Amino acid sequence: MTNQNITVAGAGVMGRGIAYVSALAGFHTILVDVSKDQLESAIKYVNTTAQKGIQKGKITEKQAKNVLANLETTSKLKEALVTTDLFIEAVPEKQHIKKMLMQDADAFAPKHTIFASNTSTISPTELASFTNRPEQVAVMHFFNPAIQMPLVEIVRGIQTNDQTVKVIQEVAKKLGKESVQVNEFPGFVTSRISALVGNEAFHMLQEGVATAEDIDKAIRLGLNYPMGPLELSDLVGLDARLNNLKYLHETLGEKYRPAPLLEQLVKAGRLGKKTMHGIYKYNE
Ligand SMILES: NC(=O)c1ccc[n+]([C@@H]2O[C@H](COP(=O)([O-])OP(=O)(O)OC[C@H]3O[C@@H](n4cnc5c(N)ncnc54)[C@H](O)[C@@H]3O)[C@@H](O)[C@H]2O)c1
Repeated sequence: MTNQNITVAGAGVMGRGIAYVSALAGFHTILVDVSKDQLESAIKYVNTTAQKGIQKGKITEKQAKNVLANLETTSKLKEALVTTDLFIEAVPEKQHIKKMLMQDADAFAPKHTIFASNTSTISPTELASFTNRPEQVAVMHFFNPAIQMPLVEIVRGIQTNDQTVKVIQEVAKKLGKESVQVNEFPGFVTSRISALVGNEAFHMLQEGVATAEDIDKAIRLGLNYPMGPLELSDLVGLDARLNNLKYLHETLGEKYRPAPLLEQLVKAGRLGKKTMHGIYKYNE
């Protein structure tokens, strides 16, 4: 990458974390979202995260200042893309939203800009087909919380060129992440496993096999997972989890049909930590 400008679209659970690590790594970072409330909430998140980082000795005061200096927010996609070298989209896992965004961004971004999608399931070939630069499009899949999780899963589409993968690998490294390359297949490696385990936990809860607390505790302590599948779903967002399962159900079949309880909780607006109530209730 000749320059050092990154634009992140979507200031939600993932986009704000990706923007934070990008600004921390010294990239001039623009975070763009259609919702001004989400941008405000993302800035609060960045400030709090930087302050906590100082308190815990993870970053210096100077680094915290640099994060804020390197980060801009806007609700105007066109402005956000004028000088960008790498565009990372983290908008909801809905094909029609991603399609419209990719088409608009393709019209606004400079010719050299690489497009990376943080999709958890959708085919990079399909996303690339919404642009006139298919060789410069790939999946760059971060994990939640993006400031903490050490992996980026890179998935190339059928036309993705080597240079695009190289740039994404280099950026991931600068962000302090390890990367793996995965062949194109719905759900890649991580989302497929995570969706199945999470869905099974919703089935168990619905069947009354155990309480949510005991399902999570059993998986944490019995199987040595760092988090139980239900608490992880609250962190991921139940809507995001449902969208992933719906896409996998459509593309890979019956095994991935979302548990009715998951659908019900999403209908009730219990989306997890982001709405302070999912499987569990949260105070802050
Ligand atoms: N939540 C997770 O744990 C997780 C983990 C890895 C990957 N992902 C993937 O990351 C992507 C985003 O997921 P999320 O959980 O952060 O979603 P989210 O719902 O928390 O945030 C999405 C944001 O996108 C914004 N948005 C919607 N349309 C937009 C547009 N056209 N332009 C700009 N902003 C727009 C929304 O206002 C919202 O702030 C999805 O593809 C998801 O599959 C999520």
